Amino acid sequence: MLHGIRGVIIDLDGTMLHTAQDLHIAVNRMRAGLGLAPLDLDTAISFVGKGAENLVRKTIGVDFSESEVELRFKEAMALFEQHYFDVNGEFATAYPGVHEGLQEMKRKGLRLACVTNKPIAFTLPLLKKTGLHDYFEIIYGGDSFAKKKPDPMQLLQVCADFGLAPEQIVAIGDSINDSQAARAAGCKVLAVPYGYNHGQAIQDVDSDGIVSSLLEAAHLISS
Ligand SMILES: O=C(O)COP(=O)(O)O
Ligand SMILES: [Mg+2]
Repeated sequence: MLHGIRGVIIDLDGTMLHTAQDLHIAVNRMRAGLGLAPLDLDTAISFVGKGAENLVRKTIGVDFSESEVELRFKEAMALFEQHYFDVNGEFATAYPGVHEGLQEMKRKGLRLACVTNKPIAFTLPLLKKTGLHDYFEIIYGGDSFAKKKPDPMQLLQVCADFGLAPEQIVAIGDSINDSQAARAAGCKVLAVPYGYNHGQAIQDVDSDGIVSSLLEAAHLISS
């Protein structure tokens, strides 16, 4: 059990929503626009988690040298944004136990925030389309502040918004970025094993526990 918890910060990609297919499609349409061959799903997904700019750089870095990546970055980013706007949410699905877990957290009186590295312009329509938006008092994207996870800036802002101490908040995520941000902020951290941790095992990530679903997390948290 995690005691003394009043708020929960939940990651989006790989934790609440399986967004791999939409991202994969957008990445490959962008690559086609640059004359590059498609990437397989696992390769594309191993680049997810550190925001859209990192995804685009890594995705074209498969073929281009570092200096070519910088030269083509603007064009690639514009293509990715165009294609991800088209496909965002089309195949995204909530993982098992997400709605049930969020409802249980609400029933327990926990304050809920969503903190993602996905740009906010993609995050808000995606949360609305999948029926998750209204669970959250606060939603911050990867471009809401100067820094994103693994920096603690977004999490510390949520602590301040809620008027809670970091140790009264648990962050739940699928990747090392969530864990490092939570530790740097002084929050507790729970990890889910089913998401996109850059192809690495979640057991290698520092956490206060691994939960199979948000519902299991909700049962572990008490005020
Ligand atoms: O867009 C990304 O990099 C993924 O974002 P998230 O896992 O922080 O939700
Ligand atoms: Mg994630």
